[in-house]
Amino acid sequence: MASSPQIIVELSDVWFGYEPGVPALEGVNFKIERGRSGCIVGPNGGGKSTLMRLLLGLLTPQRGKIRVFGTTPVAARPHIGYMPQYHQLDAAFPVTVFEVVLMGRMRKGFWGRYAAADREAARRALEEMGIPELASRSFSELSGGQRQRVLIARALASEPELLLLDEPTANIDPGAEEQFYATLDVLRKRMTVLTVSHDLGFVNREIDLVICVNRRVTVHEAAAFSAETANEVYHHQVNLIKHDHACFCNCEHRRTEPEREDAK
Ligand SMILES: Nc1ncnc2c1ncn2[C@@H]1O[C@H](COP(=O)(O)OP(=O)(O)OP(=O)(O)O)[C@@H](O)[C@H]1O
Repeated sequence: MASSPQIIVELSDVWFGYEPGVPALEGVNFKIERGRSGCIVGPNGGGKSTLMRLLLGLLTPQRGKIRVFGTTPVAARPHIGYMPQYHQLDAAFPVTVFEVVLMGRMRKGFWGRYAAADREAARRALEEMGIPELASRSFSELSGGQRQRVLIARALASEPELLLLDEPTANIDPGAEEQFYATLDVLRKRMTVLTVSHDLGFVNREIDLVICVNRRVTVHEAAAFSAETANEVYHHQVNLIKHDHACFCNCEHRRTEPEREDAK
């Protein structure tokens, strides 16, 4: 599959707009090497979800080139796990947790039955997320935090090398959020994880890169990302606050409690 396996994602002069003459993303250039993970941040309407859709091959750039594992996003899709935004899912859909996770094994042109290997991968993913006991429960009965874990399990069932999470901490309580951070620390050791987050507190020292999206894209080493850089991206003052992770910037918030977490 991969002609250049050390580069997981590479975008060269990528332009995309939903309407002619109105770019949602313009002149995007960056690459992510194997072993590195990043957080995608930026204001509302900045183009974060659009960037995710381009990486998944759901949208095609009007100009420029995207390579994922050295091939096209569509060809790379079997190696990409994706968790969409919470509100894009119909929680009332009458399926069990196990069925939801099995959907992660669906392949293009797949109409038959799942193989034993598919069921095994789904079981492993549920175990990894610490929720094997939920397998036969109805998805609609679960709490927000449980649903979030099920949806990450679904993304993991495809045994991805690249995991894309679109606002995974939206709509979950602080306890579930902390569990999520711990899970993410484990996953990042074996795959590239790109996470869209509105919460600049999400950017912690475990994350390698901060990918700032506001029509244009700039990529920063997380360790060097500062409040000034964030202000430039958001075009207004934002506070860089941690939860109980250390603050990534060299400011007085380092290892202190948050006063305000809103980065919008
Ligand atoms: N399907 C669509 N049709 C037309 N315009 C769209 C569509 N989806 C997004 N846009 C526009 O493209 C721009 C980027 O939107 P996008 O959803 O990628 O931003 P975002 O950073 O993910 O925003 P948010 O943080 O609010 O989720 C916005 O101006 C948005 O209005």
